[in-house]
Amino acid sequence: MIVLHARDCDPKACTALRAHRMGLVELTRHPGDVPTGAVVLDPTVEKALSREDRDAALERGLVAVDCSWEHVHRYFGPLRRRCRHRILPYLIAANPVNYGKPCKLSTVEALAAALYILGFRREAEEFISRFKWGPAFLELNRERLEAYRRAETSAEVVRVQEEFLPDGL
Ligand SMILES: C[S@@+](CC[C@H](N)C(=O)[O-])C[C@H]1O[C@@H](n2cnc3c(N)ncnc32)[C@H](O)[C@@H]1O
Repeated sequence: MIVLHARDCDPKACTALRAHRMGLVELTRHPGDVPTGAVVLDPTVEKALSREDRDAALERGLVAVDCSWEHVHRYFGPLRRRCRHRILPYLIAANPVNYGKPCKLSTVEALAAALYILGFRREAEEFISRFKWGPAFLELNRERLEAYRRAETSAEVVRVQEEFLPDGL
């Protein structure tokens, strides 16, 4: 797994830097280092991640972009022409900064959720359990993650998501 790091976060609270220090992810500051065809977790697009992206993630890589939420629209543009950009379906954050907020996941929550949905459940659990609040993220979202994992296509993930959306979203 690769994190493109924008250096605009608080380094003490940055989950990507912590994951890198633990040897769990590769870190780069250069968009050119992201492999062509990689699956990029991008909260600004419409197409949802699903098992259909599993081969691309395995062969080309799974990528998150660690930047501040205020600047999230700036960083994905340069990759969009050559990578598969995917949004995660409805999930709730359990990290201390955004606890309880829908869809605003930390970088490591996003990567763990992606692993889970792509069918790498054990790897997702091992990865997120390295963080104090990781197991809480899984418990809070277990039913949703299981349902998304079972969906075969992006369209099906979106259909399944409808069941979990609170009224008005
Ligand atoms: C905006 S950064 C914030 C990072 C935060 N400062 C941290 O320390 O974890 C979170 C990144 O995780 C991924 N991500 C988070 N929520 C997502 C979602 N709902 N859909 C797709 N990707 C998401 C994206 O790559 C996003 O840029």
